[in-house]
Amino acid sequence: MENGAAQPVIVAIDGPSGTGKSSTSKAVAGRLGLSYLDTGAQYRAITWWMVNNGIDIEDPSAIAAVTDKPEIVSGTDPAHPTITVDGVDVAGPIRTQEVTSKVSAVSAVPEVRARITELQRSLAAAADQGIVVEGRDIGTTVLPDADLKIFLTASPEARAARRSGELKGADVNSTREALIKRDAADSSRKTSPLAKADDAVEVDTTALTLTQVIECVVTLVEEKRAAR
Ligand SMILES: Nc1ncnc2c1ncn2[C@@H]1O[C@H](COP(=O)(O)OP(=O)(O)O)[C@@H](O)[C@H]1O
Ligand SMILES: Nc1ccn([C@H]2C[C@H](O)[C@@H](COP(=O)(O)OP(=O)(O)O)O2)c(=O)n1
Repeated sequence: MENGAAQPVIVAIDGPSGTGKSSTSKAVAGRLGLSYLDTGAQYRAITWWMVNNGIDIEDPSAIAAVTDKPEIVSGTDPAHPTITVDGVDVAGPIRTQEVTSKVSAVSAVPEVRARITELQRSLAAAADQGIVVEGRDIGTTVLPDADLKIFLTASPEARAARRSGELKGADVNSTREALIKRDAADSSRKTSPLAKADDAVEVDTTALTLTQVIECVVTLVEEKRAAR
């Protein structure tokens, strides 16, 4: 339906680390001419700022007190996603082991979630054609009225193998343990934990290629658009 196709479409993709959220979301957004937002990068960016400014990560009230200080800007072109903090490109520094090990603690602080959630909603509202937003709580909390919600899963072994491939030969067992620990922290926090929304479509990517996952999600978006 032509009118339906012209309306912005909002797609929420959630799931634990290494399930393919970023690669899938970027490709789907690129294929369909939508914007793309990596919400994990935003939580990593605020964590990077906290670490850089000597904030005690173990102290939620210290984190809450400075939550509004950094200016975090996300570029939403899927061909060239960007993330800056106070004008500094932090795309590289937010992927360090140090930030990865601290991001769950920072992102569990309610004031941090409130601030980042507001940023995410305003970026989604500004996307003329629509947007693919990936994270942990997009379908449940950030965009509960999304047109399509996907929850990606994969076995811890598959996820660890994918991540260690990226980290240039990092030990698979320690990568697997670190992933499981982060999943547990993200799933057990009080404020908007990692969870599948009741109306999300669950896709187990363990035995699928990335191309198959992308095809599956593109088909689901097209079906939603056609049904409007
Ligand atoms: N279905 C898949 N099969 C094999 N490798 C995959 C698949 N999906 C993603 N990958 C690879 O796994 C790694 C992690 O994917 P990524 O999209 O960053 O996951 P997430 O955003 O969920 O953490 C990347 O190197 C990506 O190319
Ligand atoms: N919507 C989101 C997205 C990420 N987070 C937190 C929890 C995650 O462990 C970190 C990092 O997310 P990110 O998607 O970059 O992690 P991976 O690339 O999957 O390893 O941020 C969150 O709390 N809520």
